[in-house]
Amino acid sequence: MSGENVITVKNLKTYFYSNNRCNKAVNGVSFDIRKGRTLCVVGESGCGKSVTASSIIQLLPKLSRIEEGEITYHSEEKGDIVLSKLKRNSKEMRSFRGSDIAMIFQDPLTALNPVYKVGWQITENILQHEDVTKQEARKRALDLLKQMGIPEPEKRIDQYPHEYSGGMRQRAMIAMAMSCNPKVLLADEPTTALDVTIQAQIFELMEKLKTEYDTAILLITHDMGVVSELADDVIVMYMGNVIESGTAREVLKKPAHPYTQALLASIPILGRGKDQQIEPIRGMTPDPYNRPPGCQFEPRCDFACDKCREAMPDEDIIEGTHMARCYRWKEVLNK
Ligand SMILES: Nc1ncnc2c1ncn2[C@@H]1O[C@H](COP(=O)(O)OP(=O)(O)OP(=O)(O)O)[C@@H](O)[C@H]1O
Repeated sequence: MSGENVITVKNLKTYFYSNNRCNKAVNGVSFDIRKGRTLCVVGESGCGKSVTASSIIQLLPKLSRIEEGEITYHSEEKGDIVLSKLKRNSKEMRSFRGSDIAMIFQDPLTALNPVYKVGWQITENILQHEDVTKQEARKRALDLLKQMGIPEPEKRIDQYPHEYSGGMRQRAMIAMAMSCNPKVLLADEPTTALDVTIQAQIFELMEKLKTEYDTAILLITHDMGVVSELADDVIVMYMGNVIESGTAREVLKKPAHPYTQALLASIPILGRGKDQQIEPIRGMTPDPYNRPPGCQFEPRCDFACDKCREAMPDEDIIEGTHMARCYRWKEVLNK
């Protein structure tokens, strides 16, 4: 049924270590990804969106590790699997990657190997995870390339990634991600480098996956226009924390955290016309190695008071599933 949790993330902490210093890139994050819904993750550059998504399938850079917390995959066939307990390169972890849980990246060459033909890579992915013949897998690869709108798929299937244009490579990567009908699709800024027409086609495909196959989608994006169009649920991240979350309607219509309000005011939204007022968020994100002791947004916040300088606020429920971590959310809402 749509809406059931497919992934539960509880108190996830993923840290980077270098030169005897520790960057708490993800610092106690909790959220659910639900069947047949798109969860959008938003926040300024460096707030921990990518590291959060990569932690789910442990495609993490070498210097980082999951320090604490639990990531559980609720599979209908396999039961509950605590992904965060699996070793990052274990056979079990690899069996989930690319089949049950797929990830698409900003840079398609992260997922496509330049030395193998595109069709071969998609076919291999299918063969690795499913009990089908080579011919069946190749036929599916061809169908996927067609579905993605790749021109001359019969010819393209036997070409190398460098023979594709940037937009085509992106589609090929998405074809690969979708080749095993994943239950969860993690999409990290999947269309940033593409022109708007192709962007729209890719989002349409993601919508189709969600409605036809009940796929649970996590989408990282900077584009609030995309959020307002595609998101069912939203989490807003700041300095490795989720500072506001809820359904898209709750968060976008009634932002309760000063940071969310500032973020929404700082980004032009397509379709809102030329008259919209855009105000950059004042100040800079703090140095991750020299964090403020209390609320991480306090140095930039117009609502900051003494309490905010002492401790990070706990999660407060505003209404329904709407949550914010701000001592003064009532005043923020009434601003
Ligand atoms: N490979 C890496 N080595 C060291 N630190 C890293 C690495 N990748 C990310 N970080 C650090 O982890 C923190 C979170 O980064 P992350 O990439 O998740 O942010 P983000 O919100 O996805 O940003 P963007 O929108 O720019 O992609 C940042 O402080 C960043 O500097």
